[in-house]
Amino acid sequence: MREALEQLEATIARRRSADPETSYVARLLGKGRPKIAQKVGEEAVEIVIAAISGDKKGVVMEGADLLFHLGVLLAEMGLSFDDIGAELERRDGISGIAEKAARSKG
Ligand SMILES: N=c1c2ncn([C@@H]3O[C@H](COP(=O)(O)OP(=O)(O)OP(=O)(O)O)[C@@H](O)[C@H]3O)c2ncn1[C@@H]1O[C@H](COP(=O)(O)O)[C@@H](O)[C@H]1O
Repeated sequence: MREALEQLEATIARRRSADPETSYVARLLGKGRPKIAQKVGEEAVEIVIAAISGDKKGVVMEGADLLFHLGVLLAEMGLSFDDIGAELERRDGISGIAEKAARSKG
C-alpha cells in the first residue's frame, strides 16, 4: 500500500505540469483548491453509498478514487501522504476513547 501511494504521489507530481487537454491531474489542479476539495467530498460520499449497500467492489473502487483525489489535494497544498502517515504514527497506541475524554478535560 505504501508503495502504491508513493507511486501515485510521484505520478501526480509528474503530471501536474502536463497538458490539461490530456491529463486529468493537470486539469483538476488548474481548477483550483475548492474544486479539488469538492471532488474529495464527492468521492467520500460515493464510498459511503457503496458501503451502505454492501458493495465491496464499489468500496474498493471508490476508495481508490478517494485516495487519488486526496493525493491531488495534498499536492496542491504542498503536503504529502507522509504528513498523514506521521499523524497516524503519532496516534498509534492512543485509544480513541481515551483521547476523546482527554479533549474535554483540556
Ligand atoms: N488514479 C487516477 C484516477 N482515479 C480517478 N481518476 C479520474 O477521476 C475522474 C473522476 O471522474 P468524475 O466523473 O467524478 O469527474 P469529472 O466528471 O471529470 O468531474 P466533474 O464533472 O465533477 O468536474 C475521472 O476522469 C477518472 O478517470 C483518475 N485519474 C488519474 N489517476 C492516476 O493519475 C495518473 C495520471 O493521470 P492523467 O493526469 O489523466 O494522465 C493516472 O495514470 C493514474 O495513475
